[in-house]
Amino acid sequence: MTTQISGPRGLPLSGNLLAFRKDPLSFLTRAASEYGDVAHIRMGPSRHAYLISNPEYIKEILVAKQAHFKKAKGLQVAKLVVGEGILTNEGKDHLRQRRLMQPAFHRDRIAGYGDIMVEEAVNHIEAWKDGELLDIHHEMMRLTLAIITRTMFGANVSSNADEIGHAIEVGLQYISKKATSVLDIPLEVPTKGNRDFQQASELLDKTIYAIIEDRRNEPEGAEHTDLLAMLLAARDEEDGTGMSDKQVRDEVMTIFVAGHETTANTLSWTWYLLSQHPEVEARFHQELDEVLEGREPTVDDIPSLPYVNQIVQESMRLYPAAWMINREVVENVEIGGYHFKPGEILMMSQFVMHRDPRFYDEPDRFKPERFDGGELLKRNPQFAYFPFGGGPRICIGNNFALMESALLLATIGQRFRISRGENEPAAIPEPVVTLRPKNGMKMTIHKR
Ligand code: HEM
Repeated sequence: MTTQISGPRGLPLSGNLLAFRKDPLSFLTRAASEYGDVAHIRMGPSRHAYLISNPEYIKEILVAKQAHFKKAKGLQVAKLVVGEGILTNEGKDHLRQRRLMQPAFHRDRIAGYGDIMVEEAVNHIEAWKDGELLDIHHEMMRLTLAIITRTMFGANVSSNADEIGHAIEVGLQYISKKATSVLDIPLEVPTKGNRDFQQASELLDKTIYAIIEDRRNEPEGAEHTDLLAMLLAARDEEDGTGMSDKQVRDEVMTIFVAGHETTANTLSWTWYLLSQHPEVEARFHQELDEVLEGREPTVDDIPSLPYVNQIVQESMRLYPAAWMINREVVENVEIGGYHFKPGEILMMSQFVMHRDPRFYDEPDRFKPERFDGGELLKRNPQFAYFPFGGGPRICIGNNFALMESALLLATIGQRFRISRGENEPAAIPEPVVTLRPKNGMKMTIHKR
């Protein structure tokens, strides 16, 4: 039924696969602008995908008709690290785990982590020297990893935080290599990459299970306010049961994987955009100076920093860390008058949608003011802007990420200006699992 949908011409066997792999962002942007709301993309001899670029259709897929879909295969490789955590599991299992975890991410609960975020940022930038050239992306990755480690385990792990950090990095790199590699070498083959990965996994499991066991053996009344404590205390409203050790382990890993690189990317792109737009940067500094008057920010300051919040929104519009969401059809479904069959993939790209001229004037320009007062978001259809996805699988850490981004920008921006050398080439977005800056982000820091 779907054969009438047209799309970019491809090669006889591989279809559009090579063109997509070579430069996914340009390929998708062109496909949407040339073929409209639904473009047919062939990913090999018999794999049919459709790029959906209409916010109403996206809403149907992610919300109203979500039960007709499952997450597409690309994510399966993440299971090697996160097991059956909420990012990867489906159906009833997903619903139950999501219900158990939701309260831990409630805005009021996570507000308590604000102080940790600011403290970690202050510690981190203490080592920065005026005039130093740094890979800001690497710095943001280290900082967000330190924050998620402390909010997850509290004081438990400060001694082996670096070890855990390294093991997680190895795991994440392995996933992104495997996700983009043409050759799928099974984990059993003892290549160096496989061995490193297995070693890192064993270390992580050993550490995490030991922490879980310590916690379970603690006497009643021991006070912990970290995420792990919330996962261990979570009880299903319906049957009163909690999570097994394996489930807690999988959710801990899920939160590490989903919750650190995404925020680091958002911050890296934000520093880059600020460095390219001195008028925005000046207004950013002015707001920080007027509102904070030199003291450290707290969660309560965030509503008084509207421009910082607009900067984060605009940065996630132009460089959405989650640049594409895919769903595989599991049951025949109709979307916007088009019919899709089981096995077909529907692709929804935040990168494409967020730069659609139907919804954004001067779509490629960095203009945080466009989010001023929330008018734009009210005027546009809901899914013209969806950095955190939507429906039952919307990012569980969205408030965490927004709070962390605002607090880190405020803490760092108050003390440093971050510039990019005039001779540095423009930063290139590299869409791997997340949208990261290709070759990092070399920038110079200046004391303010
Ligand atoms: C700017 C930062 C972030 C962005 C752009 C982002 C984006 C997203 C998106 C688009 C999804 C939905 C994927 C889909 O439907 O296929 C998602 C899911 C998820 N995110 Fe985030 N995320 C961010 C930060 C975080 C943080 C800080 C955490 C945890 C502390 C987190 C945890 C999760 C989890 C667990 C899921 C799976 C939810 C489910 O399927 O029920 N994310 N994220």
